[in-house]
Amino acid sequence: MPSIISVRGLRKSYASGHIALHGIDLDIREGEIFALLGPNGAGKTTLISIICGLVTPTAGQVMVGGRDIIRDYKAARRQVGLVPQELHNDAFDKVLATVRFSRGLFGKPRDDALIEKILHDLTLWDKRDAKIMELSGGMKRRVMIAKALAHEPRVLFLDEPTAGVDVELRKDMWRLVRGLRETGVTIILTTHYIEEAEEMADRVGVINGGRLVLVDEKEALMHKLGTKTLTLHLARPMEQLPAALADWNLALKSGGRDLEYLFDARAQEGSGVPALMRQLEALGIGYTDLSTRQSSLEDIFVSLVHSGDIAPGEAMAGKGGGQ
Ligand SMILES: Nc1ncnc2c1ncn2[C@@H]1O[C@H](COP(=O)(O)OP(=O)(O)OP(=O)(O)O)[C@@H](O)[C@H]1O
Repeated sequence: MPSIISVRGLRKSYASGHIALHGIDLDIREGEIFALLGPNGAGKTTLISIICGLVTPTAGQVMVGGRDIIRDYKAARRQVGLVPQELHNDAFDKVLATVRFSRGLFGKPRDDALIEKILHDLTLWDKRDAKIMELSGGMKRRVMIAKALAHEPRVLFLDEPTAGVDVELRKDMWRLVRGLRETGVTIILTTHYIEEAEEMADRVGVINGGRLVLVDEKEALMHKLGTKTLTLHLARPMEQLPAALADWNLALKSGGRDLEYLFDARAQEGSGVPALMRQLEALGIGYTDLSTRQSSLEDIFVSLVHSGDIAPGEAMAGKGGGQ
């Protein structure tokens, strides 16, 4: 698949001296949904702002649809739509007028049929004469998307599209974004919600401290999610693992009170759990409780963010949790 965006050696240091991006290389494929994950301050907004021509890079090159964002700014910018986190200025504007105006900003000729279609697609047509300030939060987000689509961009950036929205609206937004992809638009979204990346993305990139620490197919990551952890709360804490258990993928945790077994839940030969239980019984190792946990993209993410660039395979052993 050809790249619609190509980023090479991209660096950004702000006037404060802070280096927000340390040499990013990234290709976005035409027609994909790419999720950019990262904690606060990782550099997500800086990266998308540079690609959208809002922030000047310190070094490196960005091409959008074959156009250089510096040398060929207008042509590159026209291909991009940006859905920011919040609408700032148009509280008193009416929906139809503000969306139509957004198209005009890019020098595109008026096209009422297109704007009507966009408003219908986003179930905003009935609200076309409402003032933005009168709309619910979900409707406002739809207006932002409509505005970003009004000039028919090939790439749509969604900055935290579902931050602070309820679960139902989030699902609704996901449906909407998938629908957009079906029309051929390439979509790049930044998100704090791992669930969102799992649900939506074709590929996932993780950025931390201004560096891309992982770019992978979501499916490949999901395959790695086959890993599970079985935790046995031991009846008697252990100081070290008996030699007889050396061949098992085991680790003592919580000061020797918990025994963790990491296994591939999809392995052809089975999980090994029954055999492990038999062996523990034979060794007289008792437990008072047990639980299993499916590793997730969140585990990979949290491990990467906390410990730098490590192989996803190792990251699977990480503990889940929020950011
Ligand atoms: N105009 C600026 N001047 C100086 N430093 C800045 C500026 N904008 C951003 N930064 C710094 O650059 C780093 C990256 O910020 P950026 O906004 O790109 O992160 P982010 O991943 O989008 O974070 P968030 O998830 O909180 O939006 C942060 O340390 C931030 O403080």
